Amino acid sequence: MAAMGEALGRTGRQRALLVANPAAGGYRAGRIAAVAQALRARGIETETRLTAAPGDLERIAADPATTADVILAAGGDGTINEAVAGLLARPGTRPHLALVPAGTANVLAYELGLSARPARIAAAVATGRTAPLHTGRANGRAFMLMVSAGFDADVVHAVDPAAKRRWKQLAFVATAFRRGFARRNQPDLTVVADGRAIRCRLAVVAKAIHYGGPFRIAPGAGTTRPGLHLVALLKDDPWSLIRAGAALILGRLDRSPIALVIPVTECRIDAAAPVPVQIDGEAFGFTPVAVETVAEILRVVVPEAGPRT
Ligand SMILES: Nc1ncnc2c1ncn2[C@@H]1O[C@H](COP(=O)(O)OP(=O)(O)OP(=O)(O)O)[C@@H](O)[C@H]1O
Repeated sequence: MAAMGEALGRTGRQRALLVANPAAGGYRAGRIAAVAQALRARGIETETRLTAAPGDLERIAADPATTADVILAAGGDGTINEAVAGLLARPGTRPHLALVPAGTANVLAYELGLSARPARIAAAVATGRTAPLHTGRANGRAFMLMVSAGFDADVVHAVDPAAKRRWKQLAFVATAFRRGFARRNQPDLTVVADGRAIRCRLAVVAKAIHYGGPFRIAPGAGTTRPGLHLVALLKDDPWSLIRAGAALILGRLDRSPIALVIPVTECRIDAAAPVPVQIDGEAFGFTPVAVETVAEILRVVVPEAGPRT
């Protein structure tokens, strides 16, 4: 952990740039205003911006002209992913990242033990306590939670955006049932993980411990630790998916006979025909996908209690 002033070598007032995605599931203008007000009440110079389209936050975070000490990304994991990708692409000193959870799932915020309350967010930024944020890259694209190919990515590709906004995680559950019981002609996946070949039906390369919410998919992983974990599901017929879902909810997927969970440093996922891929909960084209760890480490604002493990 490091203090913000110390990391950036500043002595004056902290400057924060709060960027909100108005299209994120939990966006409320009043809450963004409350966060800005709470930051200012702590003596932090605060500028607020709204994104106008996908890619805006990534450009803002990557721009060396963005001179704030901390960028607060307000949205869900897709929004945070943009901030992460932008910060990693940025040359020179990087602002710290802080999160204002305002999405559908907010898995990174959950994993870091972050509050959604404006006063708590401002207190954490003011205290300047940070943790290292380790990330991965898939076909050149940064991710901080996971990349996956197979059934779950198929669901992410198929979910209706309007239903997602209205029904939140229930939209994924309904789409999962629809897709799970439909006849999907997905070919097997071939994963080559650190030179070891594995044949499976669904492959998640996890950076985070948690997946889709508070569910522990890879207990040995962690966004504040280096390394990746491969979670390979060997079967994806409806009954196996129900068993895997139950094991995930109970936090026992790593002990399930239909799953293999191993630490990896790099892997490649391929199939005889293109299979849907997702990154951090957003559709990301199709296989093949090459996944690696990222050497650069970002710093993310965390509360006194520290990240969940
Ligand atoms: N102004 C905007 N209009 C439309 N889409 C945007 C805008 N700004 C960002 N986006 C895109 O919105 C998508 C969804 O955002 P995000 O994932 O943060 O919200 P969510 O889907 O509600 O949350 P979660 O990822 O937690 O499920 C992201 O891919 C992001 O690039």
